[in-house]
Amino acid sequence: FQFRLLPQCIAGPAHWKEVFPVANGDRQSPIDIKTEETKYDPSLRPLNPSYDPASAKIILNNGHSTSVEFDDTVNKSVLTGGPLSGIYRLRQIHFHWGSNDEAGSEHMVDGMKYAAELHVVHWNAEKYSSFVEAACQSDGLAVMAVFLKIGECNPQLNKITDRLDTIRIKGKKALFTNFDPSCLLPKSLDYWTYFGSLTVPPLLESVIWIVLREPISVCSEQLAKFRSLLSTAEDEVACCLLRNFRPPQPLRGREVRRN
Ligand SMILES: COc1ccc(C[C@@]2(O)NC(=S)NC2=O)c(OC)c1
Ligand SMILES: [Zn+2]
Repeated sequence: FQFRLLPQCIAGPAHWKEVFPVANGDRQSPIDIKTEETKYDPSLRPLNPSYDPASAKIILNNGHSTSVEFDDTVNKSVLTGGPLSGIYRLRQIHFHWGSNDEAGSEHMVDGMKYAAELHVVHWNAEKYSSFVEAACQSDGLAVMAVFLKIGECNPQLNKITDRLDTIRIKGKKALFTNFDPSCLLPKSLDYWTYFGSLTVPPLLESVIWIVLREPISVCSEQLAKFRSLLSTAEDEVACCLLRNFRPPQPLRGREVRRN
């Protein structure tokens, strides 16, 4: 079965460069964060997430992940501070996981993978007029990554995992409001930050990554619910979304700073 007949999302990450040359770029994500090589930067400010639960709109299965989409037509839910200059508006959150609890995160820390990873996606609404425009600019997106570590069940995460059975099929969406994603952030907002990219095609190199150093907890039963999502639509042979993380990419001389 010729690769080129397969849409990229089915042909694994190893083939993406054949259709998206930027996959071999010099600011690709994720990366393996070697903590000894990170550099303390006193100019980095505290992160200041400020989210309005009324911004949450829908929960969606797009075939690659499950996401909660927010109303980003006004500055109601924003991220400021940290390495950012200006106001970045919350667009959506989504998750990455693996086929077992031993792997699933996209970023690694000293060669270690967590069970899963949450991405909180924002766009530079001060400089650009839409998410799509911002996604093509080097300072267009700011993504906060939160590691999920196997342990206690996370009651806040149940707000999402309890709804996954209503969006099992690719393309399904459901109303999802009155949700403040701050409930999924750890106590400490200490972070590492570096310049990178989206981790799924088109792999655009437009992301200021902010990786929180403290993980939140998740239990096996909750992760199992993510794996029961389907990457296929109604009229296709059912295929479970067992894993959706991209392996780490070359650092290409980039610096990883910490606050
Ligand atoms: C063009 O707009 C896009 C394209 C892909 C993604 C998904 C992803 O590649 N980006 C991150 S971050 N993780 C991912 O899996 C996206 O996420 C907001 C936005
Ligand atoms: Zn992601």
